[in-house]
Amino acid sequence: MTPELTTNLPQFAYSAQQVKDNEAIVASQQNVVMYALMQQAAASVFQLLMLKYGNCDKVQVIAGGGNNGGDGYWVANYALQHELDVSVFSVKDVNQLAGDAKRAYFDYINQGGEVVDSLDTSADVYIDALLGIGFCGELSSEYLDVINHINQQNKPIIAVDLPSGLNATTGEVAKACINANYTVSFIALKQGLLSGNAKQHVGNLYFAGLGLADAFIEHVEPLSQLVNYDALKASLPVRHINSYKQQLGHVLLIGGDKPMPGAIRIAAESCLRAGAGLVSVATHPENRAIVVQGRYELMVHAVEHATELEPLIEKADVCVIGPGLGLSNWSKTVWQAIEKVNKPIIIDADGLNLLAQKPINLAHMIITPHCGEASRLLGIPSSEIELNRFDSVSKLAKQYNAIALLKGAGSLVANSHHTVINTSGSVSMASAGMGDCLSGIIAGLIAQGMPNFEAVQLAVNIHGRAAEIAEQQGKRGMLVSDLYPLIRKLVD
Ligand SMILES: NC(=O)C1=CN([C@@H]2O[C@H](COP(=O)(O)OP(=O)(O)OC[C@H]3O[C@@H](n4cnc5c(N)ncnc54)[C@H](O)[C@@H]3O)[C@@H](O)[C@H]2O)[C@@H](O)CC1
Ligand SMILES: [K+]
Repeated sequence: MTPELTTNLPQFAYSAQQVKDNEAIVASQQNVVMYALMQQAAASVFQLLMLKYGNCDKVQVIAGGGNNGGDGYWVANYALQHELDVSVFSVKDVNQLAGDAKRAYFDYINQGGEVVDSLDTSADVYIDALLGIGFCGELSSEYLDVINHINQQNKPIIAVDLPSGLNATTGEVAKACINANYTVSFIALKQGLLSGNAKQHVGNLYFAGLGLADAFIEHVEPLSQLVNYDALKASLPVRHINSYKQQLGHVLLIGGDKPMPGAIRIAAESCLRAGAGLVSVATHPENRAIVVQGRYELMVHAVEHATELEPLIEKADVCVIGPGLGLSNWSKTVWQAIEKVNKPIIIDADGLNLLAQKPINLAHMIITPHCGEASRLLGIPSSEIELNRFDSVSKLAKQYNAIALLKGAGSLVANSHHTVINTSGSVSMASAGMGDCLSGIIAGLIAQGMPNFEAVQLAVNIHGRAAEIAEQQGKRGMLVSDLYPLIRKLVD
């Protein structure tokens, strides 16, 4: 039987422990034997091998000592059956194998399979079956050397279940981690594959449910949920042909200290492009003319004191504070104005740095940090944020009583109950101004009537999708302003 293999990922994600604790239970409920599951897992990897590298001459499987290695022996077994030139480099002595892995080893040997004790540098493709969900703690030096050696070959690699060296729950990347071109993950999606540095190692992610995926989702409460643009776009407010601007929300964006007019302009323009009816900007007096230039739809106010902001906040439905705000005396004066805001407010960029210095508690706060800003908000080094982005985003949401968006590859959005993983957009967002763009889109969607949590999710997806379309059109390195027509096209 050919197992189903798809890039359409399930909607829910789990920890390694949840998979370990429940896969045998779910399998037995469905009358499936674990060894048969191992064979099916391997069959799905072999299927992908043939699909992507069907013309390869030589394959080597690198097998560890657990059941991930067992999967590897079965990939090699199928390769043998298809008369490929295949060997297994076993990192562990056969005496150290146990259970299904040992059985898979003997089934491979009995088929005439070859096991060697070094990496075959002449192989065309490697199958990484070193470590799966059983990997925990610090990577041992033995595995570290092997992983580095494999990566150095610069050959295609297919990872079995996950790239070895990656923690399937937290997304922490060990000192060495396989750089896979493809990963085939089994039964239930592990959340650690989906965000942050992990994205660099996983390559193209395939999923093989092995006939158990639906039962698993039914049986086990997920840790996080995946959302993509297609799933969210239906919740976009409909723009009626007879609507007028007052019905589509009024956004006030505050920021743009003397040297930084660009950021607030980018945020405001994105907000217009995302469909807000009216967009006001409150900025440093010296920047008023620059911000409005060429974008005459913006209503731009020069402000010097917090009191001047009060009537502007009063008139707005949604506020954004932070893009280009700076940390000067002007910035701090303006910042004071938001202390009593009782409407949705998106705090970004330097607003987050001021928030980290003196936390405030607002009723409808949305914070949008990247890793560095998150580290200041939580008072821990940024390297620690990346060790577990899932924990980090949920801590941010709880500690600040806010909706938190942790930006970066596979952005995460959390409120006090849920964590959502963004799966749209597979291109790097690391260009100046991209973050400012995002805060404007969030505000624009909320202004039109979307609930805050959904608006943040959709904004991240629109942003990712627009960047992806730009990339497809060969516009990498394009000015952020070139993204706006794409955003508008997506929103319409
Ligand atoms: N029969 C089953 O239970 C099935 C298991 N499956 C596969 O089995 C995998 C899980 O198998 P296991 O639970 O045996 O675990 P793994 O094979 O993922 O890992 C266990 C091995 O890793 C080593 N290890 C753990 N931490 C380490 C560290 N820090 N440094 C060096 N070595 C370390 C252990 O000594 C052990 O040899 C899944 O990822 C999947 O690939 C699939 O075949 C589906 C069916
Ligand atoms: K692996």
